Amino acid sequence: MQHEIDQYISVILNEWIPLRKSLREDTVALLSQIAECESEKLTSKFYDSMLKDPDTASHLSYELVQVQLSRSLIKWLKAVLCVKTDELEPLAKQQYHIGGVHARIGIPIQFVQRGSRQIKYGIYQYLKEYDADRAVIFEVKHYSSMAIDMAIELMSHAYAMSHHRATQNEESYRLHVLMNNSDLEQGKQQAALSSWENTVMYDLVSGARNTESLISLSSSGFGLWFRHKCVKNFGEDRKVSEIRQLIDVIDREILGIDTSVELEVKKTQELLRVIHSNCQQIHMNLEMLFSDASNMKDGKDALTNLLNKRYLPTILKHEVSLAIENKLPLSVAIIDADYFKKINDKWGHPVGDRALMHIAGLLGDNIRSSDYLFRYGGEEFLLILVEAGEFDARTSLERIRRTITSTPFEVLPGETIQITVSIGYAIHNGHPDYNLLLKNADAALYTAKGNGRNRIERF
Ligand SMILES: Nc1nc2c(ncn2[C@@H]2O[C@H](COP(=O)(O)OP(=O)(O)OP(=O)(O)O)[C@@H](O)[C@H]2O)c(=O)[nH]1
Repeated sequence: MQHEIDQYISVILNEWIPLRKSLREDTVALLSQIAECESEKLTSKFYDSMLKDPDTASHLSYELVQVQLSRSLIKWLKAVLCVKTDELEPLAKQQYHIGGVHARIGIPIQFVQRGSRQIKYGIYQYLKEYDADRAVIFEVKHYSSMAIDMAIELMSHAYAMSHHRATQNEESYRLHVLMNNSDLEQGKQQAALSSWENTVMYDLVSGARNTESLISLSSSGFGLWFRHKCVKNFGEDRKVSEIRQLIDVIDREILGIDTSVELEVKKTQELLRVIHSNCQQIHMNLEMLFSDASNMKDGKDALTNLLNKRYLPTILKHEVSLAIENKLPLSVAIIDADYFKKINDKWGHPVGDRALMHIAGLLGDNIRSSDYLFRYGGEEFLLILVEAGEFDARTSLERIRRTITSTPFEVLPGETIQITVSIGYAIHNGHPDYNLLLKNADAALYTAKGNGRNRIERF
């Protein structure tokens, strides 16, 4: 994905950099004059056109547009019109961030394009009245249109990719479900991999290692399954690309064998070691892929039975929209176990797992049935408190914190320890981007940890 982004950016920069370099000084001066004096007016034109559409308007309350988004747009316009050549690359990268935000907020890219047309029209109007060299006026018109278009083209790419990712997720999930028995599939593929490994090992040890008998892993049954089904089923996951690299490493070793000479014992041993350890890695990645997919399938975390992150964006986006439309409060809290590593280190991972189940159980007992509880990360939980403002959120979270602290956890029969949690929470401030709530709750959690743990902090 990053590679695709970099490539797209370089295509745009190949156009933008020479264009920017070719500008005469008077053009640059006039562009910055427009940016300085007209940005606010142009920004209003942009939002006026966006707010005319009821779909978009429902996401952008008037106050919010005034306070936050207009400010960002003014900054954006100034940056696009006045960017220096050496600032172009970071500016291009920033468009990806903006496009991602638009996708999350649900502002269709065509509305942004419509708004940008208004900005360009506003610039032409300004220039109509402006008394300057015709060549400079032409250059300003041309450059400002091109620069705005290129920035929006990058944003559109980010927007499209974000949608593509969501669709791909759905697709890989659908294919996974179609794979009617994933346990059987996993067993079959692990057996195929083991069988290939055993055959190659035997051939190497027994000396029957002519090129005909040593087939590469990528052309084995497992290799075929990996290329045609695994990649399609699981998508371009990190574990999938690791498997691809491991297959390449193994195949380079196999194809590098000179079959015309007898292999030394030491060399054979080294080969066996490389093949075995890489196959073990592939087995581990396969196990994780299948287990992640089956956990993701029903949206539940296997250990705690809470929701996993799969549906978090969908649910949070929905709750943020409800809060905006109905002017309701909404809070999000991140609850993180304190010094959890020490529990694992002292009592072992299985006890750590039980401790997580213990916390999850207490959390579940202390929330309203309308709230959403997620396993957010290893020892982190996320709580969406619907229709809860400061007072309700603080009361619920304080109850949760106290309950966890005062309920001993049995590490061994008859031996208990106290578990504490730190909590950071944020209250929805009207911003349509749900990611902001997550970021703010996370920042508050960071403060809670820094202030000594076993405490609650609000962003
Ligand atoms: N048993 C178990 N441990 C987990 C799981 N997921 C994450 N962990 C562990 O949680 C621990 C988190 O450690 P840190 O991030 O250092 O945080 P901490 O020790 O809780 O310290 P603070 O958060 O700073 O209070 C690591 O040791 C992880 O291995 C899990 O599913 N089971």
